[in-house]
Amino acid sequence: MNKKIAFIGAGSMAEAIISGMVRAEIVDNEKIIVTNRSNRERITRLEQRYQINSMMDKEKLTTDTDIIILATKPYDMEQAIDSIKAYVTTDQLIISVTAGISTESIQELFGIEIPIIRAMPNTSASIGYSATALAAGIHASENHMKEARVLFETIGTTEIVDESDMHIVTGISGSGPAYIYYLVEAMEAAAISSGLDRDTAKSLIAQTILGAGEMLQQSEDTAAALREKITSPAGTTQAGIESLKRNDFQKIIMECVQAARDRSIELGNEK
Ligand SMILES: NC(=O)C1=CN([C@@H]2O[C@H](COP(=O)(O)OP(=O)(O)OC[C@H]3O[C@@H](n4cnc5c(N)ncnc54)[C@H](OP(=O)(O)O)[C@@H]3O)[C@@H](O)[C@H]2O)C=CC1
Ligand SMILES: O=C(O)[C@@H]1CCC=N1
Repeated sequence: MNKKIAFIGAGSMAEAIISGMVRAEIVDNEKIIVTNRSNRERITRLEQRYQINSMMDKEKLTTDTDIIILATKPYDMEQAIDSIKAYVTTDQLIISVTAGISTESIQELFGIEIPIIRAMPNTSASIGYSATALAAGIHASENHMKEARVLFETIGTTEIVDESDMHIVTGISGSGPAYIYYLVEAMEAAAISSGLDRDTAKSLIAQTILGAGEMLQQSEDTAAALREKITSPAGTTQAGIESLKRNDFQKIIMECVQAARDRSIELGNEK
């Protein structure tokens, strides 16, 4: 892809995407440029680590750039857009990974009818395993979406969704890795309290999650059918699952995802 790509925001999500793109060699490294609000040490570190470019001069950064990726926190979006909007034109493509903020709000902040795509990746992007959802704003064409897909496929899989579904997507796959890590913390604690050493527990749990994920991807079976295949009558799994049911596991997880979705809606209203 012969495109110049600028990242506005140089935090953990920007780095996860940059490292995936650099590894996939999708564009020449020097065509990836990163900026932030004030932390020069951080952008210099990214520049050295990935052999990309960094600069604080927003005019120079934005002019001639094909794709601008907004990767700030939601409450910093307005200031970030203010700092570049004088140099942005409608033949550029804006991609926002910021949770909650709609393409309509982003367009209002730019004040021009510009192509905007929202992307919701997750931090597994840094090893090429993101599950990224993409949603088109009203001025984004099919070609823009194709371009976004090519970019985000360098960091994992992509799904196209309606923008109205971005809140629930954020609750599932944007925040999702954190729920899995929290589950792992609990499983590790249980293993350690029964005398297993931490490294062995971590290794067994990580491979178990990886294997279960691959099974979900590769098997025709539903999650419920896969679970049932493990659950021998009166066996260990049944004992474990019954404990989860007694403790309202499904309700807890549904509330967790809904809370994240609702927070995404709030973030959009707070901007
Ligand atoms: N982390 C995750 O798992 C995911 C995050 N996201 C979304 O990605 C976005 C970024 O998250 P994350 O990377 O974790 O956040 P971080 O806090 O790690 O990074 C935010 C970055 O934004 C920069 N920034 C703030 N204000 C401005 C500004 N006015 N102009 C330019 N840059 C600015 C900060 O610069 P400085 O340090 O100089 O202030 C910093 O580099 C969030 O909106 C989040 O919703 C989406 C999917 C997953
Ligand atoms: O916690 C957050 O707000 C961001 C969005 C998805 C993952 N992290």
